Amino acid sequence: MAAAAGEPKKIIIDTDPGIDDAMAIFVALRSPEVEVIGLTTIYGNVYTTLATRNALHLLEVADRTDIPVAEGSHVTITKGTKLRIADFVHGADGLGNQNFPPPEGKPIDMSATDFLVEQANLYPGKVTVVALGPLTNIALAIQQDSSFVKNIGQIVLLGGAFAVNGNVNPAAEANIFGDPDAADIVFTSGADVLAVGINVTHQVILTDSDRETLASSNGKFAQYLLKILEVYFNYHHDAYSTKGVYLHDPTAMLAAINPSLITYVEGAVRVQTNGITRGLTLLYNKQKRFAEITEWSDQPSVKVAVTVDAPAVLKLVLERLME
Ligand SMILES: O=c1[nH]cnc2c1ncn2[C@@H]1O[C@H](CO)[C@@H](O)[C@H]1O
Repeated sequence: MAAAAGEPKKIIIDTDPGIDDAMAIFVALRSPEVEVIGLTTIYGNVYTTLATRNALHLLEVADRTDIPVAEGSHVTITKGTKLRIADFVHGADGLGNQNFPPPEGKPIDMSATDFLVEQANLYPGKVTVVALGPLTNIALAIQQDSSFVKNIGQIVLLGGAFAVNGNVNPAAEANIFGDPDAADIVFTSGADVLAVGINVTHQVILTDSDRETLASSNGKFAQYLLKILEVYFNYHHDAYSTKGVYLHDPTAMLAAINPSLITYVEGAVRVQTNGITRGLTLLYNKQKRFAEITEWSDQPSVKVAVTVDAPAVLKLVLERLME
């Protein structure tokens, strides 16, 4: 991939690290096309406090403690405290049960939402948020500042299961299930949104043999990731019949870095916020003019990824992590 012409794209990574989050963060730090201007944290794979700790730790591993970390919400947008935490996917510590020492750094004295709003105002149209967890912080930013939607460049989110089964249950993907009300706010906000769902990320698999390729690198990122990937592989071996692990977050990250790796369709997305299909994402492709007014009528269009160049994504992930 050619380096982007001109200035690198500024990105803020909203993250719940998380093993695939760690991979995505490292890929971003190794990508000359983007400049990571901050990490904001959220619950999902772990609780928010641990997400903050892990974000600080990962930046220390990468020698990038110059990048600020802003702690995000501890509750859903409806103030829900009954969170669904995927520790069975990532380990109790979120990073493969490796007992890493606590980070030395601290988060900045500003909430994730305030940081998102501040940076969008500082660089209007220039900041991309790559959202790798539930969308609470982003929805709060939309509610807090009426110009956020206009000022934020793009929101690339890993979330949704478009016309396929979810991974929490047949209806819902984990990030949307984590805060469906927040997701519906983001999808209907009018912001430039690109959703990369598991209909796409389930095509991008790091196999056992790719893991051996990674092991052949002495690079610090490759060696670090090999340790934490063990738990992620074990979970996939148990939960799926696929021989390898899904690269959810790295795929969304690379879609933000190089949009030509995916194709998308446009339409209105609504999120089911209650009942047995809570967390379901439903795209209206605007092909039919319905006789009735629907909950999708007059909603702004968003982009929903439908295909991915999986070999190219995998190659980039390996290249950048093995350098
Ligand atoms: O089975 C699962 N339940 C909950 N979370 C999962 C599962 N599989 C993967 N993820 C996590 O949720 C995001 C993608 O939906 C990714 O962050 C992934 O690590």
